[in-house]
Amino acid sequence: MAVINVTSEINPLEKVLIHRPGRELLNLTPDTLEKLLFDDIPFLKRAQEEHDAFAEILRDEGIEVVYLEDLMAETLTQNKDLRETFLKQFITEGGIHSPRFIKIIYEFLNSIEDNKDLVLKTMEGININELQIGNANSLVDMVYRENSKMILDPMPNLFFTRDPFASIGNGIALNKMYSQTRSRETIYGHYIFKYHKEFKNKVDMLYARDLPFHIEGGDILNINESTLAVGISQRTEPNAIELLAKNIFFNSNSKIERIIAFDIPKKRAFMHLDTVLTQIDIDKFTVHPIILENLKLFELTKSNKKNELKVIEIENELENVLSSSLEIDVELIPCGGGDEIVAAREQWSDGSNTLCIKPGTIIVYERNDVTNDLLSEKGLNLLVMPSAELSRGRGGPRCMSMPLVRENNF
Ligand SMILES: NC(=[NH2+])NCCC[C@H](N)C(=O)O
Repeated sequence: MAVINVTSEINPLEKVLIHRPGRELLNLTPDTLEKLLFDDIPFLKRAQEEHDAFAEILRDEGIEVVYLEDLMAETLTQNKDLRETFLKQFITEGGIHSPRFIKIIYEFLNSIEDNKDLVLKTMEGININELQIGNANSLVDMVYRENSKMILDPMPNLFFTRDPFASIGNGIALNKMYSQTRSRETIYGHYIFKYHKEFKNKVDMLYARDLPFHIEGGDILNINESTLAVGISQRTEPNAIELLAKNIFFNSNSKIERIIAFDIPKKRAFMHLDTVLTQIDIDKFTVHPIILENLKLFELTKSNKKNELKVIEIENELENVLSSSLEIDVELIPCGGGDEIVAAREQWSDGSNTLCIKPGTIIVYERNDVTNDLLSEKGLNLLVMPSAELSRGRGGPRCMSMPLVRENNF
């Protein structure tokens, strides 16, 4: 089987990419929460325990779990010459432009011998007080001296591995992120998919991190071999969907023939399509009822003209569109059972962001008990994980996982 193989949201999951939240969470402060896209500071020890419980559930189901930090460390070990390029790219993209500081930070990071420790340190961020900046008489030195300040920001959103890259069929979209604060996350994907022995020359790259328009993996849902759904959201621009469509249709071996674009409200609570809609069984989806009110759907296919797209607005209800794509009568199960307050509360903590690991079996956050009871009543098999701390980052089990391989036939 291909190294990347994901043609649905529900086929049995075989291999998944995750990241264990690390010391990057310790560098969140009240003043930086908004910029770093968090709503509170999680208690790291508990967040790690919760995340370990998540990984355990996956392993108990026979799924191979790989960690972003391990893949990146292996990439550096396999390709010794990449260390310098990676570090320099990482430092300059982190906003450091003074040659003296580039050198100081480069030497600081490069002195970390073990590749995994090095990768974890890049994720954690660097406080100015960890560096030996000497006594040079420059303004920068005088201002920075003795202060505690992050000279390279942490990347606390890395445990949402769904967003920086997305599997589509046998390919990967390496995304251009919406926010500056998440843009360096895709550097790891660039090196892993290009240079790691397991992936090198084996993956169709369907989007690139240096394209001008932003798109994130939380908006990308594989409906089946031939249909892809993509959200137009706070995080994903229509221009990016057109570029992705052109790459898929005209520059790749992808079997996707049709992309359905979902125009959802542009706000933080619904930042990605997967915060309001996820497939959980061959004929069932969870949905946040509020999006059904003004949802606009568009279809992108190849036009008759060479290298051009045909775009039309779909004049039909979501339920019918999904039913005809999947060739089965689809049921939409409302988050919170339809009560407005419960729906808003449980959606905020990712009640509709479940990870389906085989048809009808889903991983859910424990705290969303109204939605969970409803899903159980509907016959779903729930694997429940603790969620007090992880949910403070506004992502659920789907956001915390990037499937690499799902079975084709089962
Ligand atoms: N696929 C998702 N829904 N991811 C959620 C990401 C949450 C993260 N704090 C952000 O704002 O970017």
